[in-house]
Formats: sequence, structure tokens, C-alpha cells
Amino acid sequence: MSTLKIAIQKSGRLNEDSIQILKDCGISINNGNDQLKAEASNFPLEVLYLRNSDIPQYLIDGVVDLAIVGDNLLVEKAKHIEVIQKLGFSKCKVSVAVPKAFEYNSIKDLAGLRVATSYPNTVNEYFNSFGLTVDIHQISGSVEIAPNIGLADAIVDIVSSGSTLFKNNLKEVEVILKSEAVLAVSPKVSPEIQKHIDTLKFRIQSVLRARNSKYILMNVPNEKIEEIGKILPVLRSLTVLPLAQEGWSSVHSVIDKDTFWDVIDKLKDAGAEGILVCPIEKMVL
Ligand SMILES: Nc1ncnc2c1ncn2[C@@H]1O[C@H](COP(=O)(O)OP(=O)(O)OP(=O)(O)O)[C@@H](O)[C@H]1O
Ligand SMILES: O=P(O)(O)OC[C@H]1O[C@H](OP(=O)(O)OP(=O)(O)O)[C@H](O)[C@@H]1O
Ligand SMILES: [Mg+2]
Repeated sequence: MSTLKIAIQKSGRLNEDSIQILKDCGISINNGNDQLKAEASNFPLEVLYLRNSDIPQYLIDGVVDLAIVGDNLLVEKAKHIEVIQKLGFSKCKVSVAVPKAFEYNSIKDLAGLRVATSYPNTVNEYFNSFGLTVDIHQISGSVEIAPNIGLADAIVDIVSSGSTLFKNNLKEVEVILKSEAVLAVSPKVSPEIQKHIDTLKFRIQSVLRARNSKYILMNVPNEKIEEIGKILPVLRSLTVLPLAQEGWSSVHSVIDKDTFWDVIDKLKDAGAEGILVCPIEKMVL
């Protein structure tokens, strides 16, 4: 039987969340991070632990069928590789930053200057889109130090909280792109492997949907059910169960985890009582 090969980052920002999402899909991996390969015991899956920056090439070559990788690296190294699912973690930006004292007005101010980065193609393409060129200094890490040691006038690197920029006396002046972990697929997969990919993608989508949702239950006077129903964005229709106390019902629904505080205030105002909000394990549509 064919086995799906998936690449995940060996160590670094993506590693833990990548393993967690496979676990949440019910896949047991015989782990051990020092191994480069691991088999799943209950899914036709082999996990290869690789450097994030090497993953795009493995996808292009078809050495792996699938990968969890930072989208920014696909932009840098493999634009034609298909992303089949955004995964919602390792969210960051790829940004241009300059020393705080630099009097920056527009991207034109950087024309012809030295830019340190680990992402030369992204930088080239960005500046070229404004008809500008810069002198790129490619370095593989600690990019933020470059202006302080006189290696560059500006940098292009990953920004998340901004604290690395702050510590190095730099300021973000342009956002080139936004990135997150994604599920990407090799162009060389066979139809048999594609079936396994579809199964895994379906499971991942159920996990992600559940992560983004909450189950909500509340007691509602019967005459208020219609009003409450208008507040709740429901999948099909509201679940309404009669309570022992006459004239009251238990109303159940699923709501977006980011909006539930707003929704709860509206529900209370509309007469809902005893509101419970619970996590959802999986959500299969
Ligand atoms: N501070 C951060 N916050 C959120 N996401 C980040 C952050 N830094 C990096 N990322 C994302 O995680 C990915 C992996 O970053 P990480 O620093 O772990 O590895 P890397 O240096 O790109 O690669 P390698 O595995 O080859 O050493 C990046 O490509 C980016 O998409
Ligand atoms: O805006 P912040 O929240 O400070 O995050 C940005 C920093 O995080 C990443 O480095 P990482 O910590 O992964 O170290 P690395 O350079 O060894 O990859 C990135 O390269 C930035 O330096
Ligand atoms: Mg890093």
C-alpha cells in the first residue's frame, strides 16, 4: 500500500504546532525528534523532519508529497507550489526595517542601498515592482544585527511581535507580505497518494474549524427564542430543547471563537440566562 510522505520542520517555530495538528487528526507518530523519519501507526503516513528552508525544494522534486511549511518560504523559493490549506499558526510578516534614526519617507529612499536578508528573491521582486534595485546581502540568520555592525542600511526579515526590531534599534517601514504555516502539496503526487492527501486535508479542516469555534448553550424564555436566533450565526438551524421549567428552553449553537464575547453581551440583553461556552473537539461538516 502507498504511503504519504509529509515534511515537517525538524526544530524551530513550526515544529510543535505541526506535530500537534497531526495528533489532533488522530494520527499517532512514533516520535523522537532526533530521528529524521517516523512512521504513523494508524495512517499510511511517513513523517520526514527537515529544515524549513529546505522543504520547498523537496516538494518541487517530489521527494515528499506534502509539507507543513512557512508560506513566506514558498513565496521565496517555490511560487508555483500549491497551498491546499492555511493552518492558522506561525503568523508573521516579512517586512522592511531601517535604523530608527533613518529618515524614511518612501521605499524610494532605499534605492541602491545595502539590504541584508535571508529572502533575496522576495526582496528583489519587491523592489523591482517599484522599478528600484538594491544591493542585497544574503545572510542566513540574525539579520537584525546587520545595520548595527555596518553590514547594511536596511533589512528585510520576519516580524512578529516586533521585539527583535525594537531591541536592535530598528523600525518597520514596509510590510512585504503576511505569512502563516500552510499545507503545501508537491506537483508530482500520484492519484493513490492524492486520496490519502484528501483524507488528511478533510481531517485537518475539521480540526481547524473546531479550533475556531465554540459550542454555546443557554436557557431562554420561549418568547425570546426568535430574537436569540437572529443573534446566533448557526450552521443549519438552532437546536432548541424544552426545559423542565415550563415556558423555558435550552438553546444550543456554534459560534466563532473570536466573536463570542460580543455575541454573549447581545444574548444577555435579549434575555438568555445560564450561558455556557464549551470547546469543540472536532467539527465535521
Ligand atoms: N517570530 C516568529 N513568529 C511567528 N512565526 C515565525 C517567527 N519566526 C519565523 N516564523 C515562521 O516560522 C517559519 C520557521 O521559522 P524558524 O525560525 O523556526 O526556521 P527557519 O529559520 O525559517 O528555518 P530552518 O528550519 O531552515 O532553520 C518561518 O518561515 C516563518 O514562516
Ligand atoms: O518580531 P519578533 O516577535 O521579535 O520575531 C521576529 C524574529 O523571530 C525570528 O527569529 P527566531 O526567533 O526564529 O530566531 P532565528 O533567527 O534563529 O530563526 C525572526 O527571524 C526574527 O528575528
Ligand atoms: Mg527564525
